[in-house]
Amino acid sequence: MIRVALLGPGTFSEEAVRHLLDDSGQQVELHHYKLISEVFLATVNGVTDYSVIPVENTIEGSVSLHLDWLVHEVNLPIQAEWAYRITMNLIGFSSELTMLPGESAEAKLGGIQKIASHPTALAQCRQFLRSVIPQAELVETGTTAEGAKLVKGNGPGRGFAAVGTKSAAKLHGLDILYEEIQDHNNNFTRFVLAGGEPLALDRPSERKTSILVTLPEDFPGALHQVLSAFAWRRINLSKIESRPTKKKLGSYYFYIDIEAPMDSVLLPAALAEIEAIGCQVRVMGSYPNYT
Ligand SMILES: O=C(O)C(=O)C[C@]1(C(=O)O)C=C[C@@H](O)C=C1
Repeated sequence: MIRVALLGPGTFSEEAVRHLLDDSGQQVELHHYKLISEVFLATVNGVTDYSVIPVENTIEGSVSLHLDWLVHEVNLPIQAEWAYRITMNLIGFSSELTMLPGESAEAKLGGIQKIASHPTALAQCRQFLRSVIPQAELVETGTTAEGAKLVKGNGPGRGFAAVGTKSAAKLHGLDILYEEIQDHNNNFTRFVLAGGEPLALDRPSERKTSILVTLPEDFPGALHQVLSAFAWRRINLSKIESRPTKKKLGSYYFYIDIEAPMDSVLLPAALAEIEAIGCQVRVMGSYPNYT
């Protein structure tokens, strides 16, 4: 039995973890939380074995708050990664839509005054919300499912809707007012499973390694040297992002995703070379990327 902490219930995190683990043959116990800090702490405190963390979205890029927690607040290695397609739905009370004959589905949304959801979810539908429901005030919630719960709690007749999953609509007895409202069809969120033990699933995967590199101060060309340590070994990088170290203004570390396992011959040599020029290297995990 594996115990998994996640944002939920009725969230995209829940859909994503079910997509990864439901047919895996593993016995899974889901522990739902409202805040990402609670998700991390459940695993840190041994209440769960793993935390499910959304880390990056096609439209919005990195989820900085979540990455920062992984880096600064906890020391949980990444044990798996996968991408899950996100389709956003406008959910609420269909009884509120003005059903004028001949009017378009969009026009019927004219009575909506407030829309609640997770900020990343609202951002993924920015163009739709601005063009179709420009009058609505956006209300940020801890998860998309919390938005749905808020709408349900307010009751019909208040012009309140949420952006979220179909499962949240079902969970809270709401209707789906409009499907597929994300601004781009190719909308994926990358999730990681962080926890103490490696987790091997019987499905196709490629190995990846994520590292944090802090450059030495006053070393011109240090980043160039870091990148060349990978380049001449022909090791592919799939992401490099700078984030503040939080120690000093202007001080940054680099978060680098590498398309190679830690136990390959070349990668440890590249990391040793980077350390030799005075960089600090922390391995965030070497893990399967499930397709
Ligand atoms: O609120 C949810 O449904 C979540 O699972 C969180 C989250 C995120 O933090 O990115 C997950 C996937 C989507 O990108 C939108 C929201």
